[in-house]
This record gives sequence, structure tokens and C-alpha cells, in this order.
Amino acid sequence: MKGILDFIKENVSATFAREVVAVGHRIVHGLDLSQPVLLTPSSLATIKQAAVLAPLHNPPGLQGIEAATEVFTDVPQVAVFDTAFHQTMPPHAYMYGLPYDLYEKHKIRRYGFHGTSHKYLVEQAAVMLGKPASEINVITCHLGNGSSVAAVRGGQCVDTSMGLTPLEGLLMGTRCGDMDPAVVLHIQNQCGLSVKETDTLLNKKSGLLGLTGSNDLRAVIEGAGKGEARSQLGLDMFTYRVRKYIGAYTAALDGQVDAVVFSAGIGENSPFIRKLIAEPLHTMGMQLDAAANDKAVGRAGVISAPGSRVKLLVIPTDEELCIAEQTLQVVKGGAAAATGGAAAA
Ligand SMILES: Nc1ncnc2c1ncn2[C@@H]1O[C@H](COP(=O)(O)OP(=O)(O)O)[C@@H](O)[C@H]1O
Ligand SMILES: CC(=O)OP(=O)(O)O
Ligand SMILES: [Mg+2]
Repeated sequence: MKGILDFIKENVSATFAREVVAVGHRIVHGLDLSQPVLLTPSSLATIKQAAVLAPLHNPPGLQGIEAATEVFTDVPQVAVFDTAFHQTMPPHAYMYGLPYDLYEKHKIRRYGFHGTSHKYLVEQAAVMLGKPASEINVITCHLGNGSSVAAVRGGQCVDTSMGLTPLEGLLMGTRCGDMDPAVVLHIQNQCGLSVKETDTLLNKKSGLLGLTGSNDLRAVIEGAGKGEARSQLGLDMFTYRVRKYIGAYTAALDGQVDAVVFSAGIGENSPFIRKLIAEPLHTMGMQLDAAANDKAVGRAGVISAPGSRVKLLVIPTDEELCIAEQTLQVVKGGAAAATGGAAAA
């Protein structure tokens, strides 16, 4: 909290602070709350309650709210949730195969995250494809420290790889992603781990970190290049899972995919990883253009060959811009908002 406070105080000039009309916060989990809301004691209580389901994200999010409230005393604070874009998932995608009671009484279901990013990627993909978002089917791959894939039909999310929490799905920097739930029971029984210890193991000590010793994919790539077997395994697992989800979501979209989008730290910056993911998919109509792929680093680009049935796109995400826009919409009571003017914390 002190760190965030100091950062704001050091980096926000008094002149800028006077011009701020609202502060938007990225909040990963809000349980039932998914549309952007003004922060009130009641919405704050829900975000606190949801912290157990997003242990890596909601606590720092709450610290950001506390710090921003202290600095920007008189402006509205708005929460924009990662889950919003995924609300259109049908029940067959968001339900778990558990007793129905758990859904009714405890809201145990898949929520999905990185929604602000996936929504932005769909909107930008529509521009690049020259069609309205409502007419495109895309698979968006947000590949960063946390990674997720979304299947989008006619501009709306129909499935995504993260679930009740941001632990499900792809192999991530420090998170395990998909696995047999019995593994949890087994390690608790065999290794005597408590619930809290298991939570730490799965969220903070697993994924690339647990397998290779580093959560930074750049270090993993370097290690694999030097012939380190564990790094090669981490690299193979990371790229294999992304490919598996692209295959699964192609099926979820009945084989009708206009584009696959790569984004976030890894997706935007690593032609090498995109190549490992996309090259084997050429038989699914996804043909990578090696030269275009190498050029699209940190900027948008079409990286598929001209004849490719499915376009492959690189799009730098911009969650902060989307949060600022949605924050303005909330404070202006839903009026269409221009960009700028709100600070996204
Ligand atoms: N050139 C690159 N090659 C491979 N991985 C990269 C490259 N640049 C950044 N990354 C990866 O991107 C990750 C950070 O992605 P980012 O989207 O910023 O993460 P966060 O989820 O923290 O917002 C880093 O952990 C790093 O592994
Ligand atoms: C939800 C999530 O995984 O977010 P991040 O990528 O910022 O860790
Ligand atoms: Mg990020």
C-alpha cells in the first residue's frame, strides 16, 4: 500500500491530479459483480469477499483502491472487472460437472478473466479484418504472466480457459493451469499440505517457475537454447497447451474461425513462441508468414501468409485505455465516453 501511495505521489503532478475526474481500477474478481461499478461500501465488500478466489490479484487491487482514495479524495472510484466480457458464456461452458447445489448456493462456476483485454482484442481484430465485431469469430490468446484464451462468436465470448479463479487453463508463470482435481486431494494427503499451503503451491510456486526455476519465459527460452531439459519441457508444455486450446476453441466455433489473435507480454513480443504455437497448425488453415511474424514485435500486424484461411494477428492489448473509457461511462451515467480524462490505477 505504501509503495503504491509513494508511486502515485511521486508520479502524479498536482496539476494532473486536479484534472482527474475519476479513477478506474482493474479488479479481477467481483463474484456476481461483473459490469463496471462505482465503488461504494457494498461493492468494496464484495471485492474483499472475492479475494479468496483471486489471491494474486484482488488484494493488490484493494491496496490500489485504498491508495487512490487517499490521494484523489473527491473523485469517484470505479471498479472494472476482468470477468465482464465472459458473461455471455453459455451454461454448458461456464458450469462445472459438480452437484448443482454448489452453483446455486455458492456460485461455483467458471467466470473467466482478462476480459477487458479479450474485449479490446476483439474490437481491434474487427478493425483489422474490416468487419463489425458482431460478424467475426476469433480466438484471442492473452499470453502474459497470467495467460488465457477466449473463443468469440459474433463478437461475444462463448468460452474461455480460466475458471472459478485465474488458475485454470494454460500453463502460466507461477500457476499450474489445467490438471486432474484429484491431484489436490492427493498432495494434501501425501504431503500434509494445508489449504493455504496448497493455494500457495498452485498459484505461486507452479507453472513455469515450478517446472524450470523461472517464471519469465525469456529465461526459459534461453535455458532451452542451452540444452536445459527442464526449460525445454516448460517451453513445450506452454506452447502445447496454447495449441490445444486453439484446437478446442476451433471446435467450439464449429470450425469457423476468422482469426487467431496473439497478445500480452509473450504474444506481442515473441515471434519465436508464436512460431512454436502456430506452425504446427497449418493443417487447420492457419499459415504463418515467417517474415511478417518476425517483424511484428510490440506492434500490431498480420502474421499469416496471404492465402491463409484463418488470419493470424498480433495486437498489443490496452487494458488501461479500456478501463479509463469504461470508468468515464460509469461516472457520466452510461453516456458514450471519449478517451482520456480518467486515470486507470
Ligand atoms: N520477448 C519476449 N519473449 C518471451 N517472453 C516475453 C518477451 N517479453 C516479455 N515476455 C514475457 O511476458 C511476461 C509478462 O507479460 P505481461 O503481459 O506484461 O504480464 P502480466 O500478466 O504481469 O501483465 C514476462 O513474464 C515474460 O515472460
Ligand atoms: C487474471 C490474471 O491472470 O491477470 P494477470 O495476467 O495480470 O496475472
Ligand atoms: Mg497484464
